[in-house]
Amino acid sequence: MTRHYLEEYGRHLSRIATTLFEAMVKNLNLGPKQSESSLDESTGFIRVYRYPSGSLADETWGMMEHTDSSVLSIVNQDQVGGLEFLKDNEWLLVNPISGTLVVNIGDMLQAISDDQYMSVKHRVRTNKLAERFSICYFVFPAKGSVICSSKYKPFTYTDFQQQVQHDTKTLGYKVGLQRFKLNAAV
Ligand SMILES: O=C(O)CCC(=O)C(=O)O
Ligand SMILES: [Fe+2]
Repeated sequence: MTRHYLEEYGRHLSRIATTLFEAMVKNLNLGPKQSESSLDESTGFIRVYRYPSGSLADETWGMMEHTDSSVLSIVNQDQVGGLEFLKDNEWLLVNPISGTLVVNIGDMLQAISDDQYMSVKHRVRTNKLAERFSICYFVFPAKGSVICSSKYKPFTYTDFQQQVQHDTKTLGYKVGLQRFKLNAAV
């Protein structure tokens, strides 16, 4: 039963993500090489989260601050709330609005767009009284497709992911796009 719903959910979210992506790319006037990189619906995955409530909520984050590595991420959160994003060094709450999806720009879209769209830092605060559920959809570039831009060295999503895994293992955190910046100091 659940599988059936998740499959259908995935189909709808793929359609929404592709429509949004195409509209955003069209708006950017990218060169032919850049517009070759695209999202691949077959990479889309869905995560269902349950963030427990309780006293621990005082001390722990449901999810620590991060940017998503995806092209786009689409969050369907319940009414409990707790998703926050960083804007001008200030953490702002994404107010839950029933029937509304939250769209996050991921690192891949930031690179594809030459930093015109920035991947947003976000985190999840747990709630002391209520558990929170969210269903998150993430979509990535086609396997092997090279992301070319004027700000970053050409790289594939696999290169990116390997670098993230390496940094997480050796440094304990994700460095992210900075690693691929042209003339980067890192
Ligand atoms: O649960 C949420 O609202 C966000 C989860 C998230 O940021 C992620 O999985 O990358
Ligand atoms: Fe995220």
